[in-house]
Amino acid sequence: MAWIQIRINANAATADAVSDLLMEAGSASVTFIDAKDTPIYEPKIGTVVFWADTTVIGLFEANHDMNAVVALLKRHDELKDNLVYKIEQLEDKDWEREWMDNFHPIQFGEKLWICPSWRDIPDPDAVNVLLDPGLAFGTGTHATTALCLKWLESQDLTGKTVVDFGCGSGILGIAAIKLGAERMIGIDIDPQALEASLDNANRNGVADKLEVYLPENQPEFTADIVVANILAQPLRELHSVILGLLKPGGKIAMSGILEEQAQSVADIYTPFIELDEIAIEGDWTRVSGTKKA
Ligand SMILES: C[S@@+](CC[C@H](N)C(=O)[O-])C[C@H]1O[C@@H](n2cnc3c(N)ncnc32)[C@H](O)[C@@H]1O
Repeated sequence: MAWIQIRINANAATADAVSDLLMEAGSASVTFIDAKDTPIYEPKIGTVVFWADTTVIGLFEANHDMNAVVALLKRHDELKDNLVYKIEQLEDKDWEREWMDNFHPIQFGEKLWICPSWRDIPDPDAVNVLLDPGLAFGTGTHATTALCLKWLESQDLTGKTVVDFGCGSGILGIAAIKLGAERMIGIDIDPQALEASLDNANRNGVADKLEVYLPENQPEFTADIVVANILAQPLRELHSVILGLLKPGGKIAMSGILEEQAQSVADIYTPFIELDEIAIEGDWTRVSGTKKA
């Protein structure tokens, strides 16, 4: 498949906003590089990109409307008058090589590591998830995934059934299994996400504990834990579907919610969920809690 990428000059003030806008525009992946070409971004969670000149690269399928991407970026106050960018056609393998160079192991909480499947594992005694996201979302570098991983790492998952709603690469559900869950059910509207989740489950030797479904094919069941890293709007619109997957007393964590949207999501779930404090990382939040009996 052919790809097109946009490289954008950014800085500490704009890099995260550019990344979020590229995701919103439908980018298959977003990468940060130091514009001076020195090694590359894989920030520790909770740290801020501080290079004075960072290049943010968004990758899109070759037929993507890049004028629409540029228009979306220019709606941002700090970019509208000084957006510097370059659009390039890429061969599949060029992008893969660049992206693989940029993805390094990242630690979440005390014991969980997400490790690119082509790199050495830093701590063999840790809970290691080997990951190749393929074309699906979910490497752990995005704050929304990080918020969910940290939440999972803090739960007792032993023997639990976990739903990963919007599973992408399968990163959350596979981490849950590695952290002790008995069964993971991944649901996604994107067939490539289901494929990536199965590949990653195989990579981690947990394929026998994982099932994946398109929403229209999912069987009836209820789970002990639901993680849903989609966006605020589907979280609000699908609240009865999502709550229907969770047992009374079960726990839920939702992300993909910008800070200004968190209250509107909490308001919809609060009749059914005893809510925890909302967690914040950068512009993003996690809304979590326990289902009322
Ligand atoms: C932000 S990614 C999250 C991927 C991964 N769970 C993570 O945390 O990194 C959101 C995923 O939700 C899927 N998605 C979006 N809307 C959905 C819906 N209504 N039902 C199921 N999946 C959905 C997308 O295809 C995408 O794979």
